[in-house]
Amino acid sequence: MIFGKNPFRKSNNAGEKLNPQNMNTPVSDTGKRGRALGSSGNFPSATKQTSKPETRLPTRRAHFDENFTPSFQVEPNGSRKKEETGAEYERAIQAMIEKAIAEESSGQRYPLYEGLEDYTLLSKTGDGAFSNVYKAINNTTGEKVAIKAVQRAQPVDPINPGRRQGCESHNILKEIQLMRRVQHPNIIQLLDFIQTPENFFLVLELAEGGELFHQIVRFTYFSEELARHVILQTAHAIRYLHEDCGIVHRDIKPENLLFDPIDFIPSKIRKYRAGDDPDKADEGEFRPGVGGGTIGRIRLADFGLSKVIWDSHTQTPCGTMGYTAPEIVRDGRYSKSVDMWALGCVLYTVLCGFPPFYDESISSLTNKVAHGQYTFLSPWWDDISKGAKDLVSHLLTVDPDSRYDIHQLLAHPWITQSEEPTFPASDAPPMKSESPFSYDVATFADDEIPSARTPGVNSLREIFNISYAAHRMEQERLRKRLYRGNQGMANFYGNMNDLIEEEGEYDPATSNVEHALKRINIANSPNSRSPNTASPQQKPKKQHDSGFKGFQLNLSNATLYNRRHKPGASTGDF
Ligand SMILES: Nc1ncnc2c1ncn2[C@@H]1O[C@H](COP(=O)(O)OP(=O)(O)OP(=O)(O)O)[C@@H](O)[C@H]1O
Repeated sequence: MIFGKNPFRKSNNAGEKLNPQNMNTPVSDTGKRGRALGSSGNFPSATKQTSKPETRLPTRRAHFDENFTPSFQVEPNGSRKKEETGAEYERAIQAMIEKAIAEESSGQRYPLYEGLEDYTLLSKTGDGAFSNVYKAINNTTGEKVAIKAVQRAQPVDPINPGRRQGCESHNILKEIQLMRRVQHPNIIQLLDFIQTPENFFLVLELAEGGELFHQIVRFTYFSEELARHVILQTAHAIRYLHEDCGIVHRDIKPENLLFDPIDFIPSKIRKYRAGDDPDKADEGEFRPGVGGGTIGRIRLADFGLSKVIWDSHTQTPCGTMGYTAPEIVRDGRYSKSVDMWALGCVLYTVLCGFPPFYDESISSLTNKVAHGQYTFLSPWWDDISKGAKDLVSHLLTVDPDSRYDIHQLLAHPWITQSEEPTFPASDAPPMKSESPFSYDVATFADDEIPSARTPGVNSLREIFNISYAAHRMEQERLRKRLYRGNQGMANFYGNMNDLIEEEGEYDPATSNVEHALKRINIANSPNSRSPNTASPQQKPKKQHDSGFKGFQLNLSNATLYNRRHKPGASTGDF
């Protein structure tokens, strides 16, 4: 990892320098240049005041020479060896930057953020509620990175206090605190952190392939080999987080699984499954140890909802000073089991191309998640191996105590590819299930599509968000019930980690449901229809009444559902 001229920097509004080890404590001017993050998770103790530049775009671009061939070695990540200095180095970097800009054909110019003078933004790779993620290149080293630009919460406007926009510092600082603890080949590494009065910038390792989510949409589902490749690497990342770092991720889903791309090799022999669309895209040849479907190394991202459950240095629950009540141990286990559940949802989804839980009513969806009501829907699950189904069932087990932990997952015969027999979980659904989707689909009018994303992808994102969040809420309810009345626990979370939310305080994990609902214009109002009240024969309706607050999801264009829907197929009329 290269820091070059970009040590870990912070400046506050008054130009005060802050200690990166403790985000709130100013440090002396003597803390200077950075070093790469070690496994201890220590950041370089450097500070640099972000001053307003006169010129934002690097003027060095004018030196670009197409025919220039650098005479020194290129590192595997595309960056230059740091020891190389001088004019040749400068020219080579500029050539790389120009090439990178030329390769991003959008031609769009991106905001020239104060504080990001060391980088050139190349393209936008994602956006969140208060953040934009850009692909960028380091102007000094030529290293390609991802930069998450997060809008800071601005001071409350006394005239309009409700209109406060932006992310609260403690949320983003918590994410950074967690990310700096981790270093694993299957986890996106935080390279640098910059803050200005308006924004926080997280400089991250770039996963050039983007989201796994798009590959599911592209290929409809993955072969078992590719599904195993994805799940195994994700499981390694989770094992590291759970066992070595004492961190639970709490937001494992296909859009937070990024990947490094590999070459596509067309299939020599196409294999089709029952229920396949004849024009299903070819996933290509799978190469063991390398990958398939352009998916190479998996990289887990987004620690915005993560939590520390125990201190990795003392090997004890965080901040409890030797106080290890069974509830605490249980809490850690429950928290980890949330990740295992999510992994089960991802495995189910990559194997068949649609998520395990769905209902048009939020309360029914929550109910289905809480009771683990999912099915191996025919014909789409008919050709999937018993081992894969059995493993899914052990991950989507309702009782967290019985649910597989990460070690059980890693030892399962479907994962290890051993010949041992496998067994379903005690609450597994029957092997063949038909027509579980008895909901009515209401559609948006074309001009009501609530996002610039394609509606299919958008709808599916929301289904994931809602069903994962519903599960977390359920777990959170359980946890609170467990601790209620226990005086000793009142300060547990405060002690555990000063950046972890207090009991009863705003919990981004649970409020995610609300956020997801807002984004797709869903309200959990008494008017919401449930499958019991909706007639399966009803035709999809357009909702023109602006006052309507029912659950509206446009699934008519949902790519996966469309592709998986075979008119006249034996079952599954959804
Ligand atoms: N390191 C990276 N390399 C490539 N793309 C990335 C990287 N990090 C994030 N992205 C892209 O940006 C998107 C949003 O990133 P991230 O999930 O971290 O932001 P967020 O604001 O927390 O989003 P959300 O509101 O969806 O939780 C990702 O889904 C991905 O498409």
